[in-house]
Amino acid sequence: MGSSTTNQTLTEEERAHILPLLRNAQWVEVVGRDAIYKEFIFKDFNQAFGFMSRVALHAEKLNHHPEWFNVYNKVQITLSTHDCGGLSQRDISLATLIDQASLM
Ligand SMILES: C[C@H](O)[C@H](O)[C@H]1CNC2=NC(N)=NC(=O)C2=N1
Repeated sequence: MGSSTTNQTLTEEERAHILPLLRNAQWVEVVGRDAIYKEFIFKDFNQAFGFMSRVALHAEKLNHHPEWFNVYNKVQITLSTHDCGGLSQRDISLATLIDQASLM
């Protein structure tokens, strides 16, 4: 999929389809901003940082980067597409990879 389609904010139709799936996976919509958020808790810092390393590799490959905050075993992630000022297909793709990376 080219950047002309992936850099557009999601349509209402796309949102109606994808947001329930994301909510099932514990992603929540950020209040007052077109973005999604999820908190990950690991056993310790080593597990958290391993997860962040896997996500970082995906982010570089996709050229799409998370806003995130880590303290010890907790990683809080917000996804939004800065280029279009809201949620795009890129955020959905990264969210899916992030969830996979959290299970490894
Ligand atoms: C120049 C570079 O391609 C852009 O700034 C990319 C990098 N990573 C990005 N990450 C996110 N989350 N949104 C963007 O719009 C974005 N744009």
